[in-house]
Amino acid sequence: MKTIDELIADGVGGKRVFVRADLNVPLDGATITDDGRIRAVQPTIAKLAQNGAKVIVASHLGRPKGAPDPAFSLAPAAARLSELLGRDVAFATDTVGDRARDTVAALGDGEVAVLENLRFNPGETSKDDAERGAFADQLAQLADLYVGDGFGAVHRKHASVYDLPARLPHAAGDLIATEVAVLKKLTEDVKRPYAVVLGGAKVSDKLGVIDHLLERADRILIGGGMAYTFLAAQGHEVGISLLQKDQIPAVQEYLKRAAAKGVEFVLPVDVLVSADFPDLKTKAPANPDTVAADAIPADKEGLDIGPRTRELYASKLADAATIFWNGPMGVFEHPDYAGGTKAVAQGLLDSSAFTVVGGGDSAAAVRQLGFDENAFGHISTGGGASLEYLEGKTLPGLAALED
Ligand SMILES: Nc1ncnc2c1ncn2[C@@H]1O[C@H](COP(=O)(O)OP(=O)(O)OP(=O)(O)O)[C@@H](O)[C@H]1O
Ligand SMILES: O=C(O)[C@H](O)COP(=O)(O)O
Repeated sequence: MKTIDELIADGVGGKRVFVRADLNVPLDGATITDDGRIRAVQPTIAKLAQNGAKVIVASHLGRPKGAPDPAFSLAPAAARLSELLGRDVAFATDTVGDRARDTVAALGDGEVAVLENLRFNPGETSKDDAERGAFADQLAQLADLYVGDGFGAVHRKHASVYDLPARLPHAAGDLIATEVAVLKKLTEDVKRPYAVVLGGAKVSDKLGVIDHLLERADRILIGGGMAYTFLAAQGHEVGISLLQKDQIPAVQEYLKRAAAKGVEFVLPVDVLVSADFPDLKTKAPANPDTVAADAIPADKEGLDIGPRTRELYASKLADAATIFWNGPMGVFEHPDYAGGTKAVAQGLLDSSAFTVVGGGDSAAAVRQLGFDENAFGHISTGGGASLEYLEGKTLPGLAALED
């Protein structure tokens, strides 16, 4: 992969450089609740601007349905980027239309613009190569050079991630370079015991990594929305908890293989349940019940790991030499369900392991719960991306930068 410094050495002054970032930050209305992903890519943008490039920043935010939707606008992210850079940042209210073209045409050397959400266009995420290609052609008209630095999205075969770099001279940004260097260590000579903690809500995206981890990890701790598919696979009632029914046979197979290989699967022994998903806006008290993991009432959902599980997980992390953690243990955005995630974060810090936290929400959780992000070995901006990297999969957004 060409580095950004090599691209700069070739000359970026006066050139329009398209930076594919991952500005998919958590929002409360128009307020950014964690700006970690913007801070992570800001040095790349600043470096290009300092070297005289006309910088065009593009990203997705959330999962809009291929059409403009104000709830998913990147305007708040553009405003925050402007604060972080300490300079004006122009914002184009479309992605490839007149406003984007005009905004880019108005950029002076060393100036920065952000385009509106790439996913407002159906071509960005299309499974049809021609439709994606046509959108990439439109994006390519805006720029002379491409820098891939949206590590959180490199596992997506999307127009701006995969097709666009094939159309422009390209390089990898500093964030991607750092992420790959750290995660590579976990695929090579990992110090043991190697413990992996998996949670979160994007269950179907994440179950696949277990297949790979069974060959590498010594211990796999499961929490968050993931846990209920495992509990169901063991024959337990999970009520109205998050459940990936079609994955139950695969999970049963994982449990069998783990037992045969001596890989320890650690599942919740108790959980916090409620009949209602908590109100994340008002944060009104949720008054959950604590129940044994094999006694979840049929009309309730599990929303955090319970106190006995927190202790158990802390003990399973204490003597680890390497820990990779992806996905909150519960709905940490509500204080009544933040305890499990807090306990695991503390467990990482109390160990003397090399610790890697992966995922936009996991990283946000660590910061929102008051932990010092510098106390962890590495906080990755990629959730699904870091997991697929560890799986050894070819990631479209990295492959596209390679030649
Ligand atoms: N038991 C649960 N039921 C429902 N949602 C849950 C549960 N446990 C955790 N979550 C939710 O999971 C979400 C985070 O999951 P996600 O899989 O997106 O994490 P991530 O990998 O860190 O982030 P990303 O994939 O965005 O990089 C949080 O919003 C949290 O509220
Ligand atoms: O949050 C993430 O993991 C990345 O921004 C990718 O988002 P996606 O899962 O909606 O593609």
